[in-house]
Parts: sequence; structure tokens; C-alpha cells
Amino acid sequence: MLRSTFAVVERRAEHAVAFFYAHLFWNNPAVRELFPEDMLPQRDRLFAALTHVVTQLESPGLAAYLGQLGRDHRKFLASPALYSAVGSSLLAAFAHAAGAAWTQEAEKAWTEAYGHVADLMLAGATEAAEAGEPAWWDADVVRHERFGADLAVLTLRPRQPLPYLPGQYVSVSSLRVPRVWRTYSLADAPRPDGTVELHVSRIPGGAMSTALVEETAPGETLRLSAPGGALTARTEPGGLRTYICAGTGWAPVRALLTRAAEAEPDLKGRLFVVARAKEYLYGRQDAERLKELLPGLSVTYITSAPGHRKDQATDRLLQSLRACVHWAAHDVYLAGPPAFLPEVTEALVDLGTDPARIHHDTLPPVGRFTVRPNSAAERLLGPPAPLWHNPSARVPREA
Ligand SMILES: NC(=O)C1=CN([C@@H]2O[C@H](COP(=O)(O)OP(=O)(O)OC[C@H]3O[C@@H](n4cnc5c(N)ncnc54)[C@H](O)[C@@H]3O)[C@@H](O)[C@H]2O)C=CC1
Repeated sequence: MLRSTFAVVERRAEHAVAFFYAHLFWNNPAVRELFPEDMLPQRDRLFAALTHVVTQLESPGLAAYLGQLGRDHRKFLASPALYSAVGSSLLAAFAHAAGAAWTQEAEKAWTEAYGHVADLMLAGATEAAEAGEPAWWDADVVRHERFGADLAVLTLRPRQPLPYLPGQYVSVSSLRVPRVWRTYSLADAPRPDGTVELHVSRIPGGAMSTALVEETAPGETLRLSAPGGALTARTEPGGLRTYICAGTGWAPVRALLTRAAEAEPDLKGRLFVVARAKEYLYGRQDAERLKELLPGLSVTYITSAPGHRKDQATDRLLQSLRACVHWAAHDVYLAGPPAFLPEVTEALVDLGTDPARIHHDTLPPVGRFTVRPNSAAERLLGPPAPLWHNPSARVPREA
């Protein structure tokens, strides 16, 4: 029941989301203050989270995901009253978007499901509060280094200890872009001095990444959420593994390898570091240092050729992966741009990697979500993008 109504609502996602926020803010004007000025990215996130829940209904990991989401929502000061207001508006939006598909049974199923989701999220939040975890961590910027025009490495000192596992990320907020939160992976294993490092690539038009790369300076304070994420070490000692990262996807991989260099220096594996151009291989020095500490690690650097599009590096990576063997025996840790992850995952599965052994974070797609056409007329007006199974046949990606 949940899936069939969601399938209808999803096709009208744009309308459903607009209705949801209008309903929420109209009925609870004070709630508008909790959201950023620019609501467009926020609108996509709501549907991304809903889609995750609906596609994972039978997954045993769903409860843990929701508990973590609730823990993370403490940074928004989300109260039980807010959860209930969101529930009413969500149901109103679904009823509006589902039209004739919104039957009494559908309403009952969604009311129960939302109640369950809210309970699990609130339980996660309560558990974290009872464990003495702050709702967020204030962290002072102690260093800000630029690499090229678009990249910065920030070193922060949280004012309270920030426990995390290598490979995890935090959400970051800056007073320069009020109430906006963006996730960045922590680029090192926990350090003795308690500092953490973020690698930020400036996204054209991205207010937060621009503020962090171009404006933020030592002495400033940023706010960090509770750490989360699925890209943590899960290979048994002695197990083979491959690390593949692109751009600032180097950050979590560096954290994982730093921990491995301390805990498992005889690790056997391979590392592929992909960047759009040579000058963006900012992690090379650290990768070389880690290679010395991990003699069983082979390291390959891949970039696009000068003057070529940045995604040529992905084609070159896929060629290199095809030249490697024993994929069925490897755990793969993958980090990079949202469109890079499914492309590489598909190639790895073709090469014999067990999909359950490919680990990466779930990243929201960049850009506006696409509304799937509902009727023949809509399909004609906006034909869906084809799914490219043969990478050499695909259309060029965005530069
Ligand atoms: N835990 C994770 O998975 C992490 C993910 N990231 C993500 O990685 C990205 C890093 O951005 P930049 O450093 O600016 O990377 P970038 O835009 O310079 O891209 C690096 C490489 O990724 C590949 N790539 C980029 N777009 C692609 C596409 N549409 N299809 C196929 N391959 C593509 C290309 O080989 C490119 O050379 C951000 O989107 C960030 O959100 C960053 C850190 C951690």
C-alpha cells in the first residue's frame, strides 16, 4: 500500500513538496525560521529521505538509519511537536498529490508508517541526549589551506570531544549561510589533539562550499552535527580490499587508510585516486606517505588528460579496474561525486564484485530531482533520460 501510493506521489514530487512546505509554514509560521532561506535544495532532500525509507521498508537497517536521522535532527532543534506538525503536512501533501489513489486504506497505512518513523527518529534523538551527546559541536577553524581555485582543506578544533569512526562524515553549518547544513567527510582518523580536517570542493553556485573555500578564515566558528555514514571499515583482518576515490572523495579514504596503517600495516589492497586534473591530485603526498606505511597497498593515480573533460578520468579508471583481477575476493570502499558512485559500482559488479561488499555513502543526487512523466503527453514533453549500460555509448556528462 505504501509503495503503490508513493509511486503515484513520486511522479508528482514537485507538486507534493511545494504543497507540503506551504501547508507546514502556513499552519506553523514559526517553523519557517528553522529552515534556510533558499528552500530548493531542501525540497529535494525531503523526497530523497522519503524515497530511501520507502525503498528500504523490509531492510533490517532501516531502524538504525532512522535512529541516526533522529539523532542528526537534534541540530535542527526538532521537537515532538514539530514531528507531529510535519506528519500532518506530509499526509495532507500526499492526499493532494495522490488524487484518486488516496483511499482510506492508503491514509491509514501512511498514518501508521509516519508514526512509526517519527517514533524511531525520536528514540534515536532521546538515546543520544541521554548519553550526554550535544545537539551539535561548535568548532573553531585553526587552519585554512587553498589548493587551486576550487579546493580548500580546513582544520577545525571542536570545543568538545567529537567521537567518530574513520570514514564518517559530519554536517557543517556556518553563520555565513544561516541554517544551511552540508555534509563533509572527516579526512583523518581521530587525532590525539582532537582536531578534525575537512576537504571542501567549491560547487559553482553552491553558497556553503563557496563560503567555506573562499571566505572562511582561522578564528571563525563552524557548527558540526553528530557524525554518521556507512563508509566505515568492515573488512576482517587479512581480507583483501580496494579503495576508489574521486576528487574530495579522498577524504574518507584517507581516514580509513590512516587507521589501517596504525592497526593493520600488513594490509593487502589497492588504491585508486581519481582527479579531474593533475593539479587536483591534492592528496598525492599523503597517499605516498600511507603507501610507505602500508607496503601491501598498490597505488594508482588517474586524471583526465590535459584539455579533456573531467569525466575522462572515470573512463580511464574503468579501464584500469578491468585490468585487475580477483574482484570476487575484495571489499570495495568507494567515495566521490554522486554520479561517479553508480557508474563505478555497475562496472565493479560486472567484473564480479559482490554488490554487498561495495561500500559507499548514500549521496543525494546533485541538481533538481526529475519528475517522472505520468502520461504519454508528459512523456513527449519531457522524455526520461535513457539508462546507459554501455559506458562508451552514453552521452557526454556535464563538464
Ligand atoms: N563519502 C563520499 O562518498 C564523499 C563524496 N564526496 C563527493 O565527491 C565530490 C567531489 O567533488 P570534486 O572534488 O569537485 O570532484 P570533481 O568534480 O573534480 O570530480 C572528480 C572526478 O570524479 C569523476 N566524476 C565527476 N563527475 C562525474 C560524473 N558526472 N560521472 C562520472 N564521473 C564523474 C571524474 O573522474 C572526475 O575527474 C563531491 O560531489 C562530494 O559530495 C566527497 C567526499 C566524500
